Amino acid sequence: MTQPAGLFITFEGIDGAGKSTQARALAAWLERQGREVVLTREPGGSAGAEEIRRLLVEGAPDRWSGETETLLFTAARRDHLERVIAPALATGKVVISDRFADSTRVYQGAARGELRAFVDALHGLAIRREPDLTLILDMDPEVALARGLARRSGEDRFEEEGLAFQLKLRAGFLALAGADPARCRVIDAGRPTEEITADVIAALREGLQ
Ligand SMILES: Nc1ncnc2c1ncn2[C@@H]1O[C@H](COP(=O)(O)OP(=O)(O)OP(=O)(O)O)[C@@H](O)[C@H]1O
Ligand SMILES: Cc1cn([C@H]2C[C@H](O)[C@@H](COP(=O)(O)O)O2)c(=O)[nH]c1=O
Repeated sequence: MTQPAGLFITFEGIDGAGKSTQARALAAWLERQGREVVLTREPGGSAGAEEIRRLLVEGAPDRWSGETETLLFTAARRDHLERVIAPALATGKVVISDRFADSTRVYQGAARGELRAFVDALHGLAIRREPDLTLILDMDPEVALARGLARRSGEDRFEEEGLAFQLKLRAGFLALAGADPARCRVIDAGRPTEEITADVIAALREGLQ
């Protein structure tokens, strides 16, 4: 049997938009279609990147400068790409990642300071890979924050930053989608889970045609 082509799909959006929920739902649907799926996340997704994740998400919001934070996210991504994403794609699997480089573009590049040129330069040196399809889950940050507050562990230094920060992030993700419409689809995430999943599957079908 011929091996299917690998497919790299990412979910992006503000904190609490439902990325993990939709990534799991899409993985289950793809498996029912007979595809082998690797469901992964950033920061993290490989053993080394999970170690770097702990450095990133724990501690005070000002623990790292924007530049250091960008270097750490990029180092984690390089390990994730080398050890998990690229090998899976090379063997015909579908890789679904809960966040990837767009999160760095938006969180470090726009919302935490004007570091976009630094972020892009590092991406060009160390990553040089874009997803085949990016699903941007878009919703009102107040609703997303309320979802997050209901389940928060208190360990995530990014979620400490409140509504104004989430509004900047939302605008950043929408701007990215506008700049790369061939890769990115914006999906209204302020609806029941099943409706969002139906749109995610439709976006994938449309993106593959
Ligand atoms: N469509 C939905 N309607 C209501 N609640 C939802 C919906 N989707 C997800 N949730 C709930 O909202 C919370 C956040 O969802 P989830 O973890 O999938 O979001 P996330 O975008 O991955 O979050 P984070 O960025 O913080 O990791 C969870 O408690 C989840 O059960
Ligand atoms: C990949 C990536 C992530 N972040 C931020 C976004 C989140 O607030 C935290 C942890 O991610 P999770 O979705 O809650 O698991 O990290 C970031 O600032 N830059 C990035 O590149």
